[in-house]
Amino acid sequence: MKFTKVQGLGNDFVLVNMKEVSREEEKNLTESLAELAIKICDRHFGIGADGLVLLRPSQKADIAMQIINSDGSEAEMCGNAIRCVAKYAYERGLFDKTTLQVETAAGIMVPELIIEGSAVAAVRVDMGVPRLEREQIPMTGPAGRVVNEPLEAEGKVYHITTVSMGNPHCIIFVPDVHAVPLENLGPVLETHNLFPRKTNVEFVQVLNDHEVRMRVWERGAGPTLACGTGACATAVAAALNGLTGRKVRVYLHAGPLDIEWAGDDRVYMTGPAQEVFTGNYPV
Ligand SMILES: N[C@H](CCC[C@H](N)C(=O)O)C(=O)O
Repeated sequence: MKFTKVQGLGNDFVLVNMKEVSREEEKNLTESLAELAIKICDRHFGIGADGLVLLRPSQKADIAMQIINSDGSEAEMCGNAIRCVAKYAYERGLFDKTTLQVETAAGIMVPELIIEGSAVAAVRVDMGVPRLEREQIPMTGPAGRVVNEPLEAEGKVYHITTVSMGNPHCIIFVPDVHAVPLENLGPVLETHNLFPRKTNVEFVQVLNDHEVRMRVWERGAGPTLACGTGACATAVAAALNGLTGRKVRVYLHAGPLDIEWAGDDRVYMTGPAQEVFTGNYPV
């Protein structure tokens, strides 16, 4: 089965265009999507990635994107992956346009390729409107938004702000992101009973009114180097808490994502996308 390894700021994915999977290969794909993703994403026994991204034909958009985390769970949306999908589609001439409609489980997202010369310099994605009501995250508890609310975990109280970009995010502002015990606090919050569909967890250090630094523990993938939907949720949360304006540069391990929560209430994310290699995975 042909695949393309891609990454956005080090958040890496195995991309499979289902149109390129032969009937014979499809027949041999006997395991579930979850099992396939776990095998393919394994960094010792498989290709190695934070997730598996499947491209399929769409009735509603130019193409459909399905995201399976490395633990086999399906996610509604993935910001770093959609930038890579847009670049992949453009470079293979799948569409003769630089703005695509991509169907996802979080709705139709619109990546626009920023071309410099003949190369894709970056991708700007309309990530839609953030969902802020508790039941939209989803979270249990009384109706309303969750902004700077106390939450007890591991004997300590954290102040959380929750935002959905189609997938759930729990954002905690801290004085120093590098001092956060990500490996033990991440999974505790990811699986906290307040979140019936679990949650991504972002720790954020505010640098000034337009720059923040973020580390992430992803739902279904653990510590990743970057999270696009997480960066969008972080910018919204920072603005909601009055810590930044609505244009925020979110610094991640390998570089920044530029996020704007625009006047139309939609969130726009701009960042890089890279193809690493192509290959054939035996099925
Ligand atoms: N683990 C996430 C999906 C991938 C999101 C992230 N990699 C991004 O770039 O947005 C979830 O289960 O919601």
